[in-house]
Amino acid sequence: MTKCYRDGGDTVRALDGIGLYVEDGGTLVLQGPPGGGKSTLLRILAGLERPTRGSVELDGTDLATVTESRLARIRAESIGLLGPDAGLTPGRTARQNVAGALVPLRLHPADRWELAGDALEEVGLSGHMDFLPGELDDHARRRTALARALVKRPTALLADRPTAGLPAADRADFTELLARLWSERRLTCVIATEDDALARRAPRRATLSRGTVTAAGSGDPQGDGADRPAPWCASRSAR
Ligand SMILES: Nc1ncnc2c1ncn2[C@@H]1O[C@H](COP(=O)(O)OP(=O)(O)OP(=O)(O)O)[C@@H](O)[C@H]1O
Repeated sequence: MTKCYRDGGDTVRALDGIGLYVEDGGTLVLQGPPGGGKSTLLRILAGLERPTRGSVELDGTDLATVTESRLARIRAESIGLLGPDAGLTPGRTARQNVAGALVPLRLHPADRWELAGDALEEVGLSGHMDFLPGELDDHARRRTALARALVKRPTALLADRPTAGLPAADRADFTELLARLWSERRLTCVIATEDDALARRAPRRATLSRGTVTAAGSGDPQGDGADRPAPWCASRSAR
């Protein structure tokens, strides 16, 4: 898959012929230098942008070619998004913020409320459901955003720098939470991060540089398997 942008008279190849496969329940961490293409890849996987060439299949549907209305539906139902800042609505409690993600799914308000409570409990915030974002610390706000991303039980969770800017102890806690979700709940995740401790926990990781995958392997703590060719990855540079 390739993604080009026009920059004045120039063409920027943000992604240059990459191929990646994430199995159901798998987790892939993307690392690499600034400008390597991580955010572009996440935006395309999220259906926020389309590739210039190639396909992006989610559960057999090609996000590159579906209609806009179907794409909007897939985003609302099947994709959980998590950014580097929580992005919560200020005047609404944690529970209202999480329940809001279920509005497009047309559930009964009582069901939305109950599911939002369950999701907040799952991220350890059962005692903070009625707090406004401004009354929560950054770590609690990120966990609320995680609950909001997960409450609809998405097919995939896509996270861009989810631990960026957190103090070390909170970063470690948030990493534990994510690792628990992908191992116990078999959540399918693609995560872009500069956080090596988080990357090392992931079953698979790939390095994106200048729009190509320059290394791919397992992310176990010993680094065993890292930087070796991986069957789930194909890139111009790896061919
Ligand atoms: N909308 C855009 N218009 C023009 N160029 C863009 C656009 N979005 C991204 N790019 C370019 O595409 C390349 C990849 O950018 P991208 O943000 O995906 O990298 P990244 O690995 O996420 O970097 P960072 O960690 O700095 O966010 C860069 O050269 C960037 O300048």
